[in-house]
Amino acid sequence: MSLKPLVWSIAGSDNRAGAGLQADLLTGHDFEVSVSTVVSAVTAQNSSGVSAVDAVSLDTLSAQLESLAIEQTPKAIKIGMLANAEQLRFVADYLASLKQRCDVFVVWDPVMRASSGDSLAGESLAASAKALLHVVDLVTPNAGELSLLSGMSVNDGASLKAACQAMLAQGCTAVLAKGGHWNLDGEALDYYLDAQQELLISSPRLDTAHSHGTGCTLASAIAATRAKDYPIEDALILAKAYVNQGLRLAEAQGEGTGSVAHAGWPTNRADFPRIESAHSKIGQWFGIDNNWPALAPFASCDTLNLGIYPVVDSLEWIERLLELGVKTLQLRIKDKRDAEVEADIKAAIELGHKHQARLFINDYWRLAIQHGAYGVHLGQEDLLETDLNAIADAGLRLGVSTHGYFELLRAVQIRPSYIALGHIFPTTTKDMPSLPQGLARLQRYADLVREYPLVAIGGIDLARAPSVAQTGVGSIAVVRAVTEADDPALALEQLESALCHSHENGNPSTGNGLDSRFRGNDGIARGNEPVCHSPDLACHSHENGNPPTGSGLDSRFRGNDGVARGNDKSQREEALCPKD
Ligand SMILES: Cc1ncc(COP(=O)(O)OP(=O)(O)O)c(N)n1
Ligand SMILES: Cc1nc(C(=O)O)sc1CCOP(=O)(O)O
Ligand SMILES: [Mg+2]
Repeated sequence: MSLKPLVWSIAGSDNRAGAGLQADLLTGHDFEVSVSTVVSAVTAQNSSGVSAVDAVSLDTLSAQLESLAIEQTPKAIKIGMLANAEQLRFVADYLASLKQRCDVFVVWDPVMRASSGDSLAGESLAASAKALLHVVDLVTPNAGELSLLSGMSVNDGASLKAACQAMLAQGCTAVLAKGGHWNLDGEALDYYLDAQQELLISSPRLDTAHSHGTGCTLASAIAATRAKDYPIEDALILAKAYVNQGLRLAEAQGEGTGSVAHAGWPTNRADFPRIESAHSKIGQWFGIDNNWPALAPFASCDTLNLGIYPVVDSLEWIERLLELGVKTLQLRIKDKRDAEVEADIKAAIELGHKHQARLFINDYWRLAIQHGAYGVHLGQEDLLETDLNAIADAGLRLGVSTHGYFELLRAVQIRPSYIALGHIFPTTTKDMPSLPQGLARLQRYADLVREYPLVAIGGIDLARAPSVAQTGVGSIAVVRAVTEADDPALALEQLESALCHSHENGNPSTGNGLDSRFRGNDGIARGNEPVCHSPDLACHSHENGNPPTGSGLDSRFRGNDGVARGNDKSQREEALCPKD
């Protein structure tokens, strides 16, 4: 039994190892999943073209599938080249029955032609494709394949959208029409459509001839990330970033075109795509139908380090926290009419100003503007229903919730005042539709978006605060860790101290005591700023003679031997979070 999520690749062997099964294995390795392979055909090819395609028999195909299924069913399957219509129908039947036995995500890259231009499996496949379309969760054709599969000509945004709609009508759940061949304003565009949404993601077109294996790599990256439970939007973003990175690093091979590189988990912001809104030129050309805002930047919080950030639901709590010296806090009252909350919101805003604190109002953005709040906090759904320009024009700060790569990139595009990253650990405070992110993902998000104040939220308590702070976030938002503490003042002091100590001790990966978020991509320090945020609470235990322990863990959580004991409940819940 594989400990990593398992992906099957049903595809052809590419003996030059740039595409097909070989590319899928490399991609799976980079995304830290296990890949098992089912060979559909053996091809002979090099950088000048394909010289042989030898399809395996249905018996051999079946034997490979059965031998794998007996041991372990996969979380995702990537289908690449199928060599003939019989194979296609066989795989369609097999998947229909497998899907009755297990929950598996299937992505089909309908390879009909190699990037060298050689036909691999022939146009006859298109006729049999319908059976397979019914069992795949996502099909990833390029413009030519989309045209063949849909039976429609594809020559502009409108015809591409119509062809994708025709594909859904044929029974497939979602289509990603790859735009490597489109060149609009120098952008390479991918268009995604399912029954709920359409997305247009774009990246500057990378002019390289060395693109062999991009289609296989994109589809297997989607399979790998879906196997790791990333939502489809995040899988699309990660896969495109991975291919962009691979194209940027691709090198010539032999006489002709080289292959896309497989260079590890994408971490370079420049490789990550843009999510187009209906307002952008490209969005308009495509006729994208969404109401995502395009905006000027919001006012700054004047620091990357917002410190311990309590989120509370009453004026009484706001008053109490301000008196304790808290400098970043939020009033989060849920599901009441404006008239019911206005008096408390107004009073909280006045108190916030009196204490020179950064008080954010959750959800009630009109009242926040009306009464001159320091800032507003909004979730992703809220963003679509809010007049963000009114918030920006009034000079209020804006904090935005995110729960993964897609939402993070979308948040960055509206240039908010801070970005919240949640939920890191399981929480009982709020019903979350998404899965907990865990520390490893938090680290990746924090490394990707260094120019914004970052706030980690969700299930964070004193035991977890040091490891959260080690990721480089400048703030930790908490509800229960303060509101359910026996002594909220002590809890705040200890949390603030844990955050400060982790920052003072530096990020272990940088080794020189400087917070990694103050570095550029080149690792060079870009300047630093004071890391203790709440003058009244700052690093008390340190100043009072309780020096940093060296690991950032509060002494309450160590045994006599100094070894961290954690807290049992925290550790149990932590086991639920993804470790990737
Ligand atoms: C600091 C911070 N981060 C995230 C949230 C969640 O906001 P949202 O997604 O709008 O959900 P609700 O809080 O409105 O339920 C937050 N409030 N604060
Ligand atoms: C309000 C809220 N928003 C979250 C998000 O991830 O967007 S998690 C969360 C609740 C955080 O509460 P606690 O500190 O008690 O776990
Ligand atoms: Mg909200």
